Amino acid sequence: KLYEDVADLPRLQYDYVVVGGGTAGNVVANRLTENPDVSVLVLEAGVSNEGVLISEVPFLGNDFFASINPYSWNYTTTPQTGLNGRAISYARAYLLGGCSSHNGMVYTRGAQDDFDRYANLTGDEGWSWNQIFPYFLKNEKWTPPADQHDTHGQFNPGIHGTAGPISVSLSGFQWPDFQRRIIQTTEELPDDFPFNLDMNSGQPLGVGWVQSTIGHGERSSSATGYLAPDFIQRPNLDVLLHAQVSKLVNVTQHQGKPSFGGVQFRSGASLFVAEASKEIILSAGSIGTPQILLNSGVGDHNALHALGIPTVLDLPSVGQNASDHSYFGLTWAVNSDDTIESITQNATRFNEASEQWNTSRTGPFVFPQTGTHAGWLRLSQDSPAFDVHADPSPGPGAPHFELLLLPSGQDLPGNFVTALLAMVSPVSRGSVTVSSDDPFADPLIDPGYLASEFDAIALREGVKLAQKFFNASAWHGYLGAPTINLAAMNATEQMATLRANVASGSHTVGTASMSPRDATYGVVNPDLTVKGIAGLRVIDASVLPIVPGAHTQAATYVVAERGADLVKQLWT
Ligand SMILES: Cc1cc2nc3c(=O)[nH]c(=O)nc-3n(C[C@H](O)[C@H](O)[C@H](O)COP(=O)(O)OP(=O)(O)OC[C@H]3O[C@@H](n4cnc5c(N)ncnc54)[C@H](O)[C@@H]3O)c2cc1C
Repeated sequence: KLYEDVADLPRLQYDYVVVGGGTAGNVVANRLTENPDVSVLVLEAGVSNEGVLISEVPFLGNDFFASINPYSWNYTTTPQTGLNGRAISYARAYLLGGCSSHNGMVYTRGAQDDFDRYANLTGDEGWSWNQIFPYFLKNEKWTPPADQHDTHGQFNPGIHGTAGPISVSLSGFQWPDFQRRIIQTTEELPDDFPFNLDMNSGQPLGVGWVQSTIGHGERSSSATGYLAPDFIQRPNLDVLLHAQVSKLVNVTQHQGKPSFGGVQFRSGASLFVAEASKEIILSAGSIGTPQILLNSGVGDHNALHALGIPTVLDLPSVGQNASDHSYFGLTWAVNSDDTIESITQNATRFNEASEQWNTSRTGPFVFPQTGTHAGWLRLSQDSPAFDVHADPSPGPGAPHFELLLLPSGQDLPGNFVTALLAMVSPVSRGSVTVSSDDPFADPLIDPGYLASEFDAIALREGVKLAQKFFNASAWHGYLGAPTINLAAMNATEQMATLRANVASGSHTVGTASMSPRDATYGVVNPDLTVKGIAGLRVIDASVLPIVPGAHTQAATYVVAERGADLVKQLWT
């Protein structure tokens, strides 16, 4: 059952307490409560996702990032050395479903090479592509698009799940002129931009149709999927909202290891403690999870000591090793009104679209304003980026770049198209740390954007690829002037422009990274138990050692699905 007020909660003792009702946390809660003899409490700091229109309507998803809003933690990064000292906005969801309730809905699994590298880095074949693949299917319910268009040749039905909780579909609204030119470009420049029927096969390289976590015209999130009415009504599952966890408390020794007996959380103005008889599971995400560990005295002893936080376990890797994607948008004016602006800048069409969505869940409002197609591309082998660093990608089948193709200029007056270029195999690493012993103070978030020279040079190389794409004759007569004329700049000016404009990819992972069981670094073992602590696991995006070359929700879902199985294996 879903609770808004701690006073209504029937008890404070459960078998499992899951911290964070986000993308991963709700998967874990759902899977563990499949056994009616097991009780689970989920503590979520944020608000309900119910009735939040900008979460439900794919087209309105961008409103989450427009300004400070009640559904976000509204973080800002530390000043980024790679971005000329800029501190930039850093979105994290503050509502049930976590980032799956407010993200861009792009559904990408990553490359086979990404997961095979996770298996190598952890020493656990269970994280390899072949062994993880069934979890992608378990998570997914392939769904026809809202406009019921013929999807033949736009995806490979053989690699998708049909019975999972999360709906995935191709776009239910079309931008025919723009889309036709993209496909034409893949035919015109097949060496650089080959058409890829399905980027979710484990072999993502090329350009293909974007798949999104949308079903029947609405966002599909871990809240709508894994906490759907059938599940949230289970008598053994309680979810408490407005419950911000401060730290883990009541330390005892268990078989020579420290163990936390309780989870302290704030509800209203008061503090409470929930107890877990079997395990506490941290699913607070790549920012929340290391913050809670550090608040609880699990982290680098010297740093904790300096802040007056008593050390429970000296685990220096907590909060370190953050990796993320950095994004840069290249935008061109276009000689067409078949772009998103035809709706966002026309009140009549906007209201019609809203009405259409309200009555039939069809029309422009089912389109997530992220992209119609994505390209997953590699640096050329003689790229100057390799002069400063060896190739950081996990293998030849994995990308260095993403090129997300969008028929919009994002808020500029007029009609535009944008190539959102992301550097998806970064060398840079950052951190999430705490600055005081106040567990409710905002953490220090340093994703390290473009901190490595390799990432900056590679991103500049990626700009050339984006320009090459739009130089194809398919775009002649359509494309106008770029809003930033990078082609007219020298290399130094281009680099300065990138550093002045790069935005967060919001795909941070690695802050509670997995490592082999006997490693002296890392935060969790390959079974996601916290090293050196009894009865504590982390199950969320923070355990991935390196950011995959993909948007990260699908990877988070499979971490959670396998994580839940690992918990079940121990306790049954
Ligand atoms: C703006 C944005 C856009 C994105 N777009 C895409 C996309 O298009 N496609 C894609 O695949 N991925 C996307 N991602 C990334 C993806 O959504 C995340 O990687 C993934 O959802 C992370 O899941 P998680 O379970 O680790 O964390 P989250 O989903 O963030 O869940 C953590 C939960 O814990 C709660 N929490 C945190 N601290 C506490 C505390 N102290 N006490 C109680 N509760 C707490 C949070 O409120 C949250 O609900 C995007 C992310 C963002 C931020």
